[in-house]
Amino acid sequence: MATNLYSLHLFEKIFPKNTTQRILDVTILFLLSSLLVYRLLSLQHHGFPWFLALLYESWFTFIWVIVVTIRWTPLFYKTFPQFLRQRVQELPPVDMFVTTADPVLEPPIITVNTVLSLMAIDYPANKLACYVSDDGCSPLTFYALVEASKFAKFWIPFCNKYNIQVRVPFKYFQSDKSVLSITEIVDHSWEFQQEWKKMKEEYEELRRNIEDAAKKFASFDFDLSGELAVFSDIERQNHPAIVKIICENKEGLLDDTPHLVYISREKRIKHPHYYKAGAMNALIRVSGLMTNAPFMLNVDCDMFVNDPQVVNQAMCLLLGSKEKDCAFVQFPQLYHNNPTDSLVLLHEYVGKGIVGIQGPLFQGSGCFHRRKVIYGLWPNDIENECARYFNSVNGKVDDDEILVKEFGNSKEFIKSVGHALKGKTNIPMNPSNYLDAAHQVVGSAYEYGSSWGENVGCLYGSVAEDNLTGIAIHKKGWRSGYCNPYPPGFLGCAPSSSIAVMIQQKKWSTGLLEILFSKNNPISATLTANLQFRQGMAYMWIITWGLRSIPELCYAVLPAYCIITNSNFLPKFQEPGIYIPVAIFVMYNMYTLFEYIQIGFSVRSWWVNQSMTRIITMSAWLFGFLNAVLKLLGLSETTFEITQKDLVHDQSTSIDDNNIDENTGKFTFDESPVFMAGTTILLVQLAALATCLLGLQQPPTGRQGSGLGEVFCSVFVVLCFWPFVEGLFRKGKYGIPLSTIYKSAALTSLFVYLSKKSYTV
Ligand SMILES: O=c1ccn([C@@H]2O[C@H](COP(=O)(O)OP(=O)(O)O[C@H]3O[C@H](CO)[C@@H](O)[C@H](O)[C@H]3O)[C@@H](O)[C@H]2O)c(=O)[nH]1
Ligand SMILES: [Mn+2]
Repeated sequence: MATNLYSLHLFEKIFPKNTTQRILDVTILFLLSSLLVYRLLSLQHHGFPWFLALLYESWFTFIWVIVVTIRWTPLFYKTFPQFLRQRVQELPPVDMFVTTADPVLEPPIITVNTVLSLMAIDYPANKLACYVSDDGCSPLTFYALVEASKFAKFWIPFCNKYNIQVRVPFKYFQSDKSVLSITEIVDHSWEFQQEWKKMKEEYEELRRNIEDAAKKFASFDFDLSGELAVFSDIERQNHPAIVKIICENKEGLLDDTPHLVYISREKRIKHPHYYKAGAMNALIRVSGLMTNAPFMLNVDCDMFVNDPQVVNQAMCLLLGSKEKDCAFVQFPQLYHNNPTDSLVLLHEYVGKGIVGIQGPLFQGSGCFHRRKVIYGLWPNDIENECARYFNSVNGKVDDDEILVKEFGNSKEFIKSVGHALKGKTNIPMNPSNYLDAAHQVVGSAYEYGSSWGENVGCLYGSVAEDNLTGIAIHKKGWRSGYCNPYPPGFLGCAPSSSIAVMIQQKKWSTGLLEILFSKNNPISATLTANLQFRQGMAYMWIITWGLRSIPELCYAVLPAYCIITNSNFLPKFQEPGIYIPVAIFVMYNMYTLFEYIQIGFSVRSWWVNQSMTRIITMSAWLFGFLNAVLKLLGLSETTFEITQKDLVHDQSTSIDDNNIDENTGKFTFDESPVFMAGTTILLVQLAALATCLLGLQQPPTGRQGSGLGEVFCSVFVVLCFWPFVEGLFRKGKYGIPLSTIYKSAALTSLFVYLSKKSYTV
């Protein structure tokens, strides 16, 4: 019988055939190498630009080698959640975390929707607990959650009764027609329609209440009495801990609402709080005390559950494979407001390949972790039953001191750690019994002298704490699993304005570079620990984003430099050498275009993403790089800038014209220096092209002058920066601010002056 059950596989690994892709990848690599050889051989007949081009192209070739390596063996998983209940007698508990940090940038109605979608997951309610960390320490967020918990009492039974597929209310009620159409009308008759209407009214009321409260809050008219009294006189960055249990499933009923706990960890100005990583660690400890589930799911406040089967899906991998092979299960970051976001394509481009090496990277949201792994265990700790912590004779914790040193000084928490390490699950527990201990473990000084942020929990030292934590896990030799079901398990909110995109990309590139300069960098993790070589390459590919801005920027201004100085970096059209760069250009673009079309995207989205990638690399990543350098020199601290989350697709905002055109990708600008980079690159090209058109170029100094190749490249850069061309002529938020244009014009003049000077010397 047992073997029979075991033969029901919970997942299947599928290695797609990728021969064509390999051939194309290698062909491009061959062309790139040929170009380098050609340049080297003809170096002495050419000038300085030729040498510069050789340098940059060597870098691009290096990056391409990495790309080819990590794309070599793609993999995806197919899961069979329908077998789960037969294979596993008792489903394991899961603690679910939501982080929020600012009620203005992250409106509470968004967090509320995410929390409701989690609480309504199709999984035994007594096995789920939802913990919300509020770094904003906002009474508004707390109030919204309390209101949401009242709504949840109706919402969850409604979802269960009618087996609702989309359990995030805002999306479910977005359009009357789509919901009341086809199957549900037929299936659920009059009774369903009545209940549906009632639920919709309830949700509307919830939304109105939260909106009214937000208005009162903004005008300092919010009543802080009763439960909310703890929030009076609170300073956001300097306040005691607040932990409140909003819902408690005291009897451990299968169909009650799961526990819902609100946490605002203590903040003191003199103590660093480590942004999201710090919040995650507070959540890990409080949940350890209260429910101590062996698995933890974490999502950002804007990332809701889109398929109520997500936990079952993840369990297929977590329970169906050896522990060592699945430290965590990552779901892709997909967006409900921008399905063709470049991040989505990142998975197609290199993500599938990484899944086939040591497993996907931890992406911060939509990820199921094993508690033991997050507590810093190595795969061989599992094999020897955590011998380093436990006495081999009686199996008890050998000496509390070891644990206290690592996990901090809380008796109750240490006890829970002991249980977690041994794989014991003691539920049901009543969270309310642990309120005092919970306040203690979220104290701002709790982590002092312990290993939190170093070896335990989410790691500190980078604003891309997700990648940092992920690499520390892979470095120990763990593998990770990827779950990419249809419909998508989670959907988040892509930043809808280009300003928000720039801030986010800048933050990422800084955070990723911080990893390169940390002790967890992929090079040492490969050489001295168990990070696989190709996985190390994958991490290198991603964490060097910031560095890539420099060669790319230089390469983009090279054609302009050549035109201005009447020199060349490309072979002339009559030379056979020209075929190599032309072939690379044509092949690369056709290839990426083909990849887009293959996954169902349009030619337009291909071009928009190509051009956005160029813009982001040369502006946001450049500033991310500069930030990281300043931090390295000790001149500034990096901060986690929170991405603005928009309500555009919530019915609470009317979708007016402005919102629509923002979402179709119209570029917005502000005075940030990030936009100065793009504007300058554009103006430099325009200056060069004007020089050429007006015949103002210098006569070529002995060697060949610039030609069609340089002009073509310069025009191509202008096309990539087309949103900036439009920005030059637009007004308001769609136009580049005049001050930015002036500064960029000054920089451009300087560039032209220095270029001319350099070439005459
Ligand atoms: O001091 C802070 C700052 C942020 N957050 C939360 O962290 C999450 C992510 O912040 P967001 O501004 O949305 O970051 P993004 O750049 O959009 O997020 C991606 O990149 C981050 C790393 O840079 C990861 O932490 C995220 O999980 C990942 O989705 C949000 O829920 C925030 O509320 C906190 O809890 N405390
Ligand atoms: Mn986000």
